[in-house]
Amino acid sequence: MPAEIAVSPTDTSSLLVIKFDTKSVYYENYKKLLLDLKCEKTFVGVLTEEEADTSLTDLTRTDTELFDKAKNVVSRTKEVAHAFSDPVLSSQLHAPPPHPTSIRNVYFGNYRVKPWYTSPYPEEYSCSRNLYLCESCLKYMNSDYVLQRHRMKCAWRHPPGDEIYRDQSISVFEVDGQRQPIYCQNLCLLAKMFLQSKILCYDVEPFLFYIMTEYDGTCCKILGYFSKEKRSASNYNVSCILTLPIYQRRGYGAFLIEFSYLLSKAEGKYGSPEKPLSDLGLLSYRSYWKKRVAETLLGMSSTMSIENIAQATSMVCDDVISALESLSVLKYDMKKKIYVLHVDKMKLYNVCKKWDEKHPQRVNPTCLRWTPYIGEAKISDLLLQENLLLPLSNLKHINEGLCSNY
Ligand SMILES: CC(=O)SCCNC(=O)CCNC(=O)[C@H](O)C(C)(C)COP(=O)(O)OP(=O)(O)OC[C@H]1O[C@@H](n2cnc3c(N)ncnc32)[C@H](O)[C@@H]1OP(=O)(O)O
Repeated sequence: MPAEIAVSPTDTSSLLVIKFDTKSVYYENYKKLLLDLKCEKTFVGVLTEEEADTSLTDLTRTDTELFDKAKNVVSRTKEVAHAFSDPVLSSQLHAPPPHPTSIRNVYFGNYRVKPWYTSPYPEEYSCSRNLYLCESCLKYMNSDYVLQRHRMKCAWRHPPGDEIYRDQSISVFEVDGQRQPIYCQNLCLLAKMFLQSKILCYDVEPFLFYIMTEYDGTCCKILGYFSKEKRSASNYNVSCILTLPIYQRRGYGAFLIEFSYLLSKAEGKYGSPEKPLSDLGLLSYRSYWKKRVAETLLGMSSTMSIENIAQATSMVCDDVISALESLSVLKYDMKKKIYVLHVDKMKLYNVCKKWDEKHPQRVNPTCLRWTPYIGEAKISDLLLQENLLLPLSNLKHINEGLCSNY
């Protein structure tokens, strides 16, 4: 190849400068050879030189940027796929991605309710202005006509679980998220409309749902519920709690809270609600804790410790302390340098009296028929399957089988 090679004297980096003699015949031949080589790759003899020119398909800067963008998306998808195999992360991902909702009215029984927050209903329902719910099975529909048709054939008269509590017209049903996923998902979707916090609407299997109902002569209509993890690492006795807005401020929230502590007592555990609490949740819990601790202090005669109060109430010590502070009975003794309880019985009595007047619906522990969840099956299921012989007192609640009497 005829070329003039020289070292540029001005160039401080001493680069080699190669100058081609572009007029030389060798250079022309070389150029032709290069073109032929190029043509060889692209249908030599079939395409013209112009047609075979692939310079237009060379990678541009935009192409590189698009490629990098796509690569990032793929790597993120891989992370998500990994998360799905992780039990903790997957529980947060099972729900479909949230999308904007245009639901403005929810028709529930004879009521029309305005949702407070967005709930991840499937897209075809989220885009409707009105959502119609069946009061019994909580199925959602986007037309009144469909609801009427559904009502004609919906045979549900109570939630689909075991009735574990009945006191006059008030009942509580325990529904297993694994056995009744559709009902529980429908319940969570309904609850999400009134709860700002991130609740899982589709991943219901790890939860038990306690549905409070009132019998109105024809069926048990739902008033509220709370959900509880089957196995809570942090010993939470409530995951989510809700009183349907149409029934709020009637004491049902306090009933549900009291009931959750009754279950903790039956389990022999201290319980506390899952944090963070919503504003209304905090108000309700503080009110209940205050009253419950006041009641316990009034009932105790000898000296007592925070631990004693926790045992008597099934509340965790932190919640007991919070209640003692709000009752202003926890004082610091400067001399002895210890905290002491200064109990003004009259004041505590007034707290209890006021609360009882506001909340006539109290939990009656003798009406509970329940065994704690111990695994895939409950104790009662196991006993019935295995036909084990147990003392009569233990089997009593199983045989009484309160459920499905309506
Ligand atoms: C662990 C968690 O899930 S936190 C999330 C809690 N849930 C929610 O925020 C969902 C939306 N809210 C609700 O469903 C309800 O408001 C609940 C469940 C919190 C309370 O249910 P309600 O049936 O209204 O409770 P109830 O009538 O028993 O009242 C209990 C206390 O709550 C407080 N409270 C409830 N609602 C209000 C309100 N709108 N304004 C002020 N205080 C209120 C009061 O302190 C009341 O006690 P009081 O009557 O002695 O003053």
